[in-house]
Amino acid sequence: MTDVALFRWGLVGASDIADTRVIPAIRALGQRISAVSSGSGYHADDFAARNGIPSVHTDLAELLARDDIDGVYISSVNERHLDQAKAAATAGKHVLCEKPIAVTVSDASAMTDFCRDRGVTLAINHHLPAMETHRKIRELVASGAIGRPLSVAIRNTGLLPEHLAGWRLGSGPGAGIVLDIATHDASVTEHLLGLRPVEVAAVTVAHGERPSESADTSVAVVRYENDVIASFHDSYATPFARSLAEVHGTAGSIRAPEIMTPDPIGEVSLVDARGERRVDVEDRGNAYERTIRAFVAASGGEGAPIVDGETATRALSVATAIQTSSRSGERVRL
Ligand SMILES: NC(=O)C1=CN([C@@H]2O[C@H](COP(=O)(O)OP(=O)(O)OC[C@H]3O[C@@H](n4cnc5c(N)ncnc54)[C@H](OP(=O)(O)O)[C@@H]3O)[C@@H](O)[C@H]2O)C=CC1
Ligand SMILES: O=C1CO[C@H](CO)[C@@H](O)[C@@H]1O
Repeated sequence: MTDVALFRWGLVGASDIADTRVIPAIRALGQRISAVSSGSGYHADDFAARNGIPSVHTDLAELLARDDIDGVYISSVNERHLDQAKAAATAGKHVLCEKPIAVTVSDASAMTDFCRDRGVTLAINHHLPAMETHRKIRELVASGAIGRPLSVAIRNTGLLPEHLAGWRLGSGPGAGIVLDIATHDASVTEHLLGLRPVEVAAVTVAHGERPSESADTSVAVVRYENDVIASFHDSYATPFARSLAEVHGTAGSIRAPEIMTPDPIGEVSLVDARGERRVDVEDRGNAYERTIRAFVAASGGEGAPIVDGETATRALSVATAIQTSSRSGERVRL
């Protein structure tokens, strides 16, 4: 049995998500953070002091050469994920990488293959499938509670907080709502249905109050195996549009407001011939802790990551197909 608490981390990237979600989750599991590496020394010193991290490196190679690190958590901007993951795997460190896994499908496959060939565990921090609300819906669907699944509707909308706007609204290869949010929708839908995506048609726009060089809103239709149709409506620009996930089948529907969030909130209801009733969600837990626990156990040879490289690559392939479809006006086969 792996002792999860003995795992020692190196953080790659002094990011907001590390600060707000992942460091607290690592600490809640009793694990040690040995060092952080960042391109910006001043920012990283401040980040390390705030988070009680003993060492700072501005050279990733120095962090990876340390022998008090078992694995890295990569939370840099999206276009750096591939090179940093390859460097970590070359140094024999297990890799928990932020979503999207990479910015192109070929990069994502390259990362997955590279980590496998080097014998290190790769997990991607698509945290939503680790939520108890999502596990409960998957269980309902698999048990036949809604009959044959026919459609999914995801609304992953709200207002992008000002402090996160930076690179997301820029024109870089990792910018825009589609890589940022539609990848979550795809990771969720594959998990809920246990089916793979087949085809995509989409329209994306930048129409919010804040100037954006890349799309801030996207509406996509994704056909899954068995002709299950999903709609993904994502927006950074709608302050009062709360998130929602629905799964509709021949014998019932599941409705789950506000479950597309970092916090373990939201409700799950089942509607069928007997009427509508709330589904109990007992042990809500923390999705980041669950993701980390499964990753660390997998790196010790027990079980598997909740979202592995292959699954995250399929989620990215949906997102890049959304971009292609919106540009071309054509449906895109996966
Ligand atoms: N799974 C989830 O729930 C979420 C995942 N994410 C993902 O995590 C990754 C990081 O996102 P996010 O935390 O918003 O990114 P941030 O913008 O906070 O950080 C990204 C990088 O920007 C640099 N940076 C940030 N702040 C400063 C500063 N004040 N001065 C200088 N450099 C700075 C750092 O570079 P350096 O690498 O050099 O330190 C950092 O790694 C992305 O891949 C994103 O998609 C984000 C939010 C939620
Ligand atoms: O993954 C994510 C979850 O939510 C954020 C918005 O609040 C995103 O922008 C982020 O990258």
